[in-house]
Amino acid sequence: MKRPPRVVIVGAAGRLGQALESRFSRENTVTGLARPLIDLSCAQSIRDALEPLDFDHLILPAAMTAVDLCETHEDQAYAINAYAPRLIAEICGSKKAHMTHVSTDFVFDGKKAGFYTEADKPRPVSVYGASKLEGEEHVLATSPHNLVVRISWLYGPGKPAFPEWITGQACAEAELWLPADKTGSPTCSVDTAELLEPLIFGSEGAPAGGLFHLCNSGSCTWQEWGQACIDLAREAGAPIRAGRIAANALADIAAMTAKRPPNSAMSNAKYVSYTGITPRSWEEALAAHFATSGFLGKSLIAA
Ligand SMILES: NC(=O)C1=CN([C@@H]2O[C@H](COP(=O)(O)OP(=O)(O)OC[C@H]3O[C@@H](n4cnc5c(N)ncnc54)[C@H](OP(=O)(O)O)[C@@H]3O)[C@@H](O)[C@H]2O)C=CC1
Ligand SMILES: Cc1cn([C@H]2C[C@H](O)[C@@H](COP(=O)(O)OP(=O)(O)O[C@H]3O[C@@H](C)C(=O)[C@@H](O)[C@H]3O)O2)c(=O)[nH]c1=O
Repeated sequence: MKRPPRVVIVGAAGRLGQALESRFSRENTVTGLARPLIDLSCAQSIRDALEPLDFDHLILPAAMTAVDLCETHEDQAYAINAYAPRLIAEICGSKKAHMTHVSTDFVFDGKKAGFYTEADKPRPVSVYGASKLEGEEHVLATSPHNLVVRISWLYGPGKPAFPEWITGQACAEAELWLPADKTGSPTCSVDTAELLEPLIFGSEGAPAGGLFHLCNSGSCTWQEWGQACIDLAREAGAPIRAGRIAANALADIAAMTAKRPPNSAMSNAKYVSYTGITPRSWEEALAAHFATSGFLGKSLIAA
């Protein structure tokens, strides 16, 4: 009998890492690594954790994701987001293992009108975006058979994100504002993990290589995303005080010291053409999240 593929997930405790471990454990032998077993800012720690392992695929969702913190901790951001992926790609190469690296819509400057494709030139406007782009380049330069998937505006059941944050705000405050000048494609971690499977295992068993955009279909502004969240929360019985969320501008949010792309909506056309699968819309995925993730109880406790 053929043995199941052996998959290593580096960053298994994160938002996406949890969804990946849960999904890929169904049909594969999964080893999930997280701190303190592996520290991506230390090359020796990466070697000590990965070199003893035998595996066929490695997925790297771990990253320094605090966008504003990256601006003031540039060396750390590059160590984790650019140099660690390079070393991990080299180790995968030495083991003849396929690597999937997870990247971001923040590699774009956000000036394009419409959906970004894989052919659009990245021009990051933050240290986070630039360090992630360098990570992508190292992984694909090490082997063109490696896979880089860019995802965006991620949320999911394992760890609170924007939907939980805005629900908490809407329970506490009657008046809320969110930027109407920032557009993107909200994406659920559960969907990302499910959609990744056919790329990694392919129809003939050969993993995809190169760059793919992978998000829930469609796009919205931050204001529209927030409104959809609180409407779903209200339907689910949360004590929402806010009604319509008013529009403000990204520049009004003083805490956001890093620049963000005004538009980073991404096209799934390459993914759809490769797999024949169309990711469900961001609205459907968000409704499923509110229906299933048990967020309501946690939000009520937090509010
Ligand atoms: N969140 C988002 O909206 C988006 C994310 N992405 C990309 O998707 C991927 C997954 O994001 P997400 O799941 O939200 O991220 P999380 O922040 O939830 O998870 C990242 C994980 O990386 C781990 N990590 C950070 N620094 C180190 C380190 N020095 N050594 C070892 N592990 C470390 C964290 O560990 P610990 O738990 O110990 O802190 C955490 O578990 C990332 O590559 C991110 O760049 C792309 C677009 C949108
Ligand atoms: C929208 C908003 C958020 N916040 C807070 C909520 C949250 O704690 C913090 C940052 O919000 P977000 O995480 O939603 O925003 P942001 O850091 O821009 O999220 C990004 O993360 C990286 C990793 C990516 O790759 C991107 O795709 C994107 O999802 O700012 C405000 O204080 N005011 C606001 O109006």
